[in-house]
Amino acid sequence: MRVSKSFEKLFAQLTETARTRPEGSGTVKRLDGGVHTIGKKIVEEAAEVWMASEFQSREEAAEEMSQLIYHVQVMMIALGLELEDVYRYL
Ligand SMILES: N=c1c2ncn([C@@H]3O[C@H](COP(=O)(O)OP(=O)(O)OP(=O)(O)O)[C@@H](O)[C@H]3O)c2ncn1[C@@H]1O[C@H](COP(=O)(O)O)[C@@H](O)[C@H]1O
Repeated sequence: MRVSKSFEKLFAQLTETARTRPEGSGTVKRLDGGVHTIGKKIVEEAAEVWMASEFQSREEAAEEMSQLIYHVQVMMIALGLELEDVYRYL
């Protein structure tokens, strides 16, 4: 079971993963796929958030939202963005 984590903790973990490139990491694979591929995944997950929110359970919507957050963070790392670069617009 996954340990529960915050947006900041996940970002720190993914940043470290990108730096150390551990064997078998899905994140490393996604980063190597590049911005175009990561972008398509973001669009796919965003659609799944919409569908789950409108037609499925709140639980399933929450899970899709977590996946969208993950793929947005992968894109942030691919672009070299820090948390502050995004937070300044919130
Ligand atoms: N939070 C996530 C996370 N959310 C979503 N995903 C990925 O996004 C996929 C969900 O998308 P789909 O439902 O479309 O699944 P899929 O059809 O298998 O997707 P594709 O592989 O075909 O793109 C999952 O299978 C994961 O590959 C995540 N992958 C990793 N993490 C966390 O990121 C950290 C580092 O992970 P690794 O790089 O794999 O070690 C760990 O803490 C993980 O818990």
